[in-house]
Amino acid sequence: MPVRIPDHLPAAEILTEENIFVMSETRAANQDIRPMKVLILNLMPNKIETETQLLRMLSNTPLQVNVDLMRIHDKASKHTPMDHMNAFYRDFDEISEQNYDGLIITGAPLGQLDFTEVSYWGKIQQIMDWSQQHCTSVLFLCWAAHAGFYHLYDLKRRIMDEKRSGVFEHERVQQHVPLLRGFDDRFFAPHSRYAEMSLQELQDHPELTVLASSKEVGAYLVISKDNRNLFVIGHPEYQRDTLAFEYERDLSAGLQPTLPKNYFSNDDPSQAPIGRWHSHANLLISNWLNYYVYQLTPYNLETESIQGITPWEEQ
Ligand SMILES: CC(C)(COP(=O)(O)OP(=O)(O)OC[C@H]1O[C@@H](n2cnc3c(N)ncnc32)[C@H](O)[C@@H]1OP(=O)(O)O)[C@@H](O)C(=O)NCCC(=O)NCCSC(=O)CCC(=O)O
Ligand SMILES: N[C@@H](CCO)C(=O)O
Repeated sequence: MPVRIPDHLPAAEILTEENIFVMSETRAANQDIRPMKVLILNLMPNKIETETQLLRMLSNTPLQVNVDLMRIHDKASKHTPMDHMNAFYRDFDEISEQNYDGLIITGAPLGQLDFTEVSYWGKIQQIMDWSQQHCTSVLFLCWAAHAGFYHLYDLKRRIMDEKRSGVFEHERVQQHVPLLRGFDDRFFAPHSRYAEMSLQELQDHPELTVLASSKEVGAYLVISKDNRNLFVIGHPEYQRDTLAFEYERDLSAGLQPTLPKNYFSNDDPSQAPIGRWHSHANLLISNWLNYYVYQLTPYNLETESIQGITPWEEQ
């Protein structure tokens, strides 16, 4: 969270130069504080596990976050009991009149399907359009990132023959960006997907900025120039054993999956996986929640315009 210091203390200039977030007495005196409203649209096959993973990271900040869970349809879910869905999830029609400080759209196991083959493709396009008017910041994870790049920025993905599964090294390619505060120059993150984006197309897009990428798996963190949409082309929310679960699942289904890379000790699936992305994942979500949700969202979500948000570069 920001340090509050006297308006003209020399440290203010020094720390600002170092990209440390300081808040002047004036701004601090005028900052109203309230709990954040965050909506999670959960498309993942194991919804309870995904809820737990995301809530674990959202809870790791000093901010109070009120979370609503949303489902894309009210039909039975293959791996989540209906009474759980009915008890804890809302349908889009129930919340579409509300505004949220943040929206997280999860991944989905649909990377081998054309978007038009996804039964809820029309609905999720409607929700992505709605989010641009009703949510201060949207975080798109994995499949949702590919869907967002296509629907909002007309960028197409490529579906690979082999699933990209494993833990890969990334490097930050931008400096002085609030989302990357505290990041190491290089860090690890899990990927589990069939689709990939062209790094060059993302770099060339006038409305997008690539923040971090990997030599092996390409773009990972991409943000819109207006700071409203953050695309995470991976699964930082995964627990240590999630990739192992997916690998065993696909093995049992006779799908001959490739061994997740850089994951099991000595690449031996009988040995424990190495969890080396959790500090990155927690810092990523904490920075998103602080700098792109909490610091930018209007105090009165229902009466103040979300469209009037000033991107970081202009502040
Ligand atoms: C992932 C699994 C194992 C899951 O198989 P299951 O039999 O358990 O379920 P499933 O029938 O595939 O359905 C999983 C979820 O997707 C939904 N689903 C399936 N087909 C759908 C369609 N056409 N439109 C909308 N939703 C669809 C189901 O409703 C369910 O969600 P609900 O529970 O909500 O009803 C399978 O899909 C599979 O093919 N595995 C091997 C290949 C793989 O790893 N696929 C994932 C690649 S990784 C990926 O796709 C990430 C994105 C990307 O690559 O870009
Ligand atoms: N990779 C996940 C789906 C969401 O990315 C899986 O294999 O189930």
